[in-house]
Amino acid sequence: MPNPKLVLASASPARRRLLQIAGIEAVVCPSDFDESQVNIDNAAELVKTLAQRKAETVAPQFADALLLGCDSVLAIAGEIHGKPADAEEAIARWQMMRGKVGDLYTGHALIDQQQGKTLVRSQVTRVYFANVSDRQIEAYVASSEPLKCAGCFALEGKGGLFVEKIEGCHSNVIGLSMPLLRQMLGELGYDVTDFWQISEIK
Ligand SMILES: Nc1nc2c(ncn2[C@H]2C[C@H](O)[C@@H](COP(=O)(O)OP(=O)(O)OP(=O)(O)O)O2)c(=O)[nH]1
Repeated sequence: MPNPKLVLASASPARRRLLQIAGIEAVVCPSDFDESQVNIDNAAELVKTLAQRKAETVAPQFADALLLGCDSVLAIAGEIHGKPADAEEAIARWQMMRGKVGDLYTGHALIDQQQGKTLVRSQVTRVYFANVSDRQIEAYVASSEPLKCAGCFALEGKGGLFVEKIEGCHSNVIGLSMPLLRQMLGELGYDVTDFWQISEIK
């Protein structure tokens, strides 16, 4: 049985890029799942549920495919945050986050429609934020980068200047834990190298 087609049920350019640079061929089909339908106050359970719902929403369009859904949030100071609504919220978020430690959770759902199996896992990475100045916060938010990110920063972008260190998986912060994806594919009986684009192998 040939490997199933991998479908990324996400609009996230960061997730798409992570798969692309790892040479993993995927069809991209964002879900239109309304995340506000889900109200769970545990970060790990929230991201697992949302990741699964996103993958399930797209699955009917791709018979026999392998659907990958993801969701990321930042848990900090007792609250769970997704993407900031606007620049004002992003500024307030950074004024709260600076100098603190937060946990970036990403949920991963893999639905294997050939085998009729679903795996859902979450991964957490601890993030230590720098004690940035108001001027740095305003300049960073004005760049618009943080507005596209749960956690209000892009680790591999300008936001990396304002993260002192992380403890745990780097790609998990960006939105898709690549080692966890390898493990989950393995649990389903696949080798991640089998998903390398043919052009990568030559
Ligand atoms: N480039 C980058 N993006 C990040 C980072 N941290 C979080 N993000 C992005 C990845 C996701 O696009 C977004 C998390 O929001 P969601 O999990 O709801 O995904 P999003 O709404 O973007 O797309 P989706 O719901 O999957 O269609 O934040 C980072 O360090 N770097």
